[in-house]
Amino acid sequence: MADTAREWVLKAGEELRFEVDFRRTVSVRLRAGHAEYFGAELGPEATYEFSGENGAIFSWEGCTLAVAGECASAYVAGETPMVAYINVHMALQQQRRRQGAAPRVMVVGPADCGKTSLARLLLNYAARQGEAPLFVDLDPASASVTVPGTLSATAITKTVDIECGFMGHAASSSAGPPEAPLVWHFGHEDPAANPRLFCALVDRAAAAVDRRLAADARAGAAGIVVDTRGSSDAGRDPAVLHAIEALRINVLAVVGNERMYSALETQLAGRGIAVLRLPRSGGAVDRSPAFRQLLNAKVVRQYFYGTPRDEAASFSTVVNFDDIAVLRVGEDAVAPSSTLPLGEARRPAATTVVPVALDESLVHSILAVTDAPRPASDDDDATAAEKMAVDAPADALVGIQAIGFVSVTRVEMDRRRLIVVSPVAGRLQKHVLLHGDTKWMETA
Ligand SMILES: Nc1ncnc2c1ncn2[C@@H]1O[C@H](COP(=O)(O)OP(=O)(O)OP(=O)(O)O)[C@@H](O)[C@H]1O
Repeated sequence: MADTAREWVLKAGEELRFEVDFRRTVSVRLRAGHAEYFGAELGPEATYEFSGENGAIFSWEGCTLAVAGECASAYVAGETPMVAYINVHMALQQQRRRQGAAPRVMVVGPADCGKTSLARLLLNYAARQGEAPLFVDLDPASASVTVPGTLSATAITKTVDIECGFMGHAASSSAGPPEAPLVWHFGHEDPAANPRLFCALVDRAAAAVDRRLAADARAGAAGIVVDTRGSSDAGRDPAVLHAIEALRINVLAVVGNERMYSALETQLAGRGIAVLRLPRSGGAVDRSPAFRQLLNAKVVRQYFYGTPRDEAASFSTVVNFDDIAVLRVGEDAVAPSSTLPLGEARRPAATTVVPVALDESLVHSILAVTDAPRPASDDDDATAAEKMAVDAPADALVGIQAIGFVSVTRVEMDRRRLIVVSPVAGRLQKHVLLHGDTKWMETA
């Protein structure tokens, strides 16, 4: 495509599918008619920019779009699953109007089948009708709301930002505590890396969701929409099955896999869960590991530096080794049983809290900042992390909410300090940080 704007005319029920490289930016403008991006309406005068993105602009009535910039691919598709998707939305709206039956929807299916896109569409359609559902993101591989390696719950009170997705939503709502997303640090991209910890976090998220639905009448009536990590056999996936139970799911949308649908329908029969079979969109594309890596790097960059539309300042902060405890939940590094005090059982490794050595290996790590109280100081030589790991009951740290994240840019061993990037100015006020596998290398 040439750099000058190209006009695309969509007939009713068609969508423009496009892929934009990470090194390019494409801008889209609605010239005539109505169009939407995963359920969020395009404004008539606005220009939307996309970079490193695959997506589709759909029109129920037909529209004209002007697209400027170079797409890796762009084509108009007439066959879409949108009628099936809007039928689900209408059924959910009916359920919302019946007293005491707020929908608790979970979307499952294989990788790249369009689960997040469907969740976003259902949330957007609900928001456009004045509903305020919660979006529960249980996909730590491609966290939508904050950095990868996390689970989160976000109140969707307006349609999700067309350019920045849920990240834009979280950024614009972070001013008001009731709207700020609740985030739990898992530290891995795959629930199977530590299934017990993952399930413990889902339990915490479920309890927080229940509290939120009880406290906020609008959210209580609108219910929840849960996104999950791609699973080739959700019926046997312990993370999925646990989440269905913990979040008391009553609508399960199975996208793009007949066998998975029929297995789940049989398995969940008689449990009051409506299991829906939904087609995969022909536009949902398989993303390579390299593409996902770039996508996650973009998400982390947005966390620290804001979105292109809403740039934020980030701050380089010095953190002294003696002021912090960096801990990891769930490690094999437990002492052999023979070294435990007599009569004391070994704690299961999955939720054991262990101190992390403060050394160069921390460079590029993303650390979750928590609200855990500082370990009491005494006069022995133990580091804060060691005291914390020994003193704090694991329960206090497993499932604690992340109140933010910092990225380690440098470790100065001689001066016993870390240099971190933080979206918040000033000294780090909180001192217990959680470490996981999430890394990010800042590039210019
Ligand atoms: N109709 C469509 N046209 C073009 N692109 C689409 C369409 N639907 C989804 N996509 C894109 O396809 C990719 C995969 O979709 P999505 O992220 O929704 O899948 P997913 O099942 O949630 O993936 P996973 O759980 O494996 O991360 C995304 O880049 C998304 O924007």
